[in-house]
Amino acid sequence: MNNVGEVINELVQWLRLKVKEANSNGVVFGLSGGVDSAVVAGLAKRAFPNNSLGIIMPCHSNPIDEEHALLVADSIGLKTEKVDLTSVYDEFIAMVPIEKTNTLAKANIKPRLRMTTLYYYAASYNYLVLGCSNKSEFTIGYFTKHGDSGVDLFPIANFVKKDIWEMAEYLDIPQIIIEKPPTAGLWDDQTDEDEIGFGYDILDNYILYKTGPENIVKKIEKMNKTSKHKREFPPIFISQKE
Ligand SMILES: Nc1ncnc2c1ncn2[C@@H]1O[C@H](COP(=O)(O)OP(=O)(O)OC[C@H]2O[C@@H]([n+]3cccc(C(=O)O)c3)[C@H](O)[C@@H]2O)[C@@H](O)[C@H]1O
Ligand SMILES: Nc1ncnc2c1ncn2[C@@H]1O[C@H](COP(=O)(O)OP(=O)(O)OP(=O)(O)O)[C@@H](O)[C@H]1O
Ligand SMILES: [Mg+2]
Repeated sequence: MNNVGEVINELVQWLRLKVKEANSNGVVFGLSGGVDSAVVAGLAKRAFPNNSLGIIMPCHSNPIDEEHALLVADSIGLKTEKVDLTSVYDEFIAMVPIEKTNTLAKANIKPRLRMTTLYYYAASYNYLVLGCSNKSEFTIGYFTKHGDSGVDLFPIANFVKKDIWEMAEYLDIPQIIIEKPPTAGLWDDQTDEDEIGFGYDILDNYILYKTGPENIVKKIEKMNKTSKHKREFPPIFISQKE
């Protein structure tokens, strides 16, 4: 990316503008210990030094995630709160007696509980909810509808993963966060690249230059098409009879 510093200044100004337009006081977001939310945290803290809040929300999560989230917060002086959603998730599953369910249906409850939590903070403090999705995930629909995508602003959704890593370096995010494999953390040992079936290098190259191995390009284009509904407002029925 050219001029990473200038882009970051532009992003900070944009966040301030959007928050002002909404008559809001600041921003809140999920702090996972991953690089996407670390970059959003760095931007938020620059934009609103006293009104940015990262929420750490374990839900049957690997304890290292929380350690990494706190490492990010300490490195930039970010205020955090911890809301452990594990027991809420367990109770919810116990209360909803669907026998014939599947792993993904259950896993997607986690980002949706996080979304609910973030909106509780947002409404209580008059903050806006920031999303941490990037363009690579967005393009192929690698996010939970109304979960991690259920937000007010998407500051980094027009930047591919490669750009996010570059922004993280510029923002002095701890190296361990930049170097670890991206994961949604929805089940043990999940990694983005294993689940997606190809690497961010290939995905980013396709998005930026429209090139790549033919079979993977086909797969990306199919994923993009079938996830279109996740990037749009739901269709509204309009009667032709009126
Ligand atoms: N054509 C259509 N028009 C309108 N709605 C449509 C639809 N097709 C499905 N749907 C609806 O969409 C639902 C499926 O979408 P969704 O619920 O999102 O579920 P789905 O796309 O199946 O799963 C989410 C994916 O995102 C990944 N993820 C999630 C969260 C965070 C991260 C991360 O990187 O951190 C990654 C996760 O590992 C998984 O691969 C269906 O149950 C249905 O309700
Ligand atoms: N345990 C968690 N606590 C708080 N927020 C979380 C947690 N897990 C996920 N999130 C939120 O969901 C978002 C999507 O997760 P995702 O894994 O795509 O991003 P990341 O963890 O920041 O970076 P990476 O993709 O490199 O792991 C996170 O950026 C964060 O805002
Ligand atoms: Mg992650």
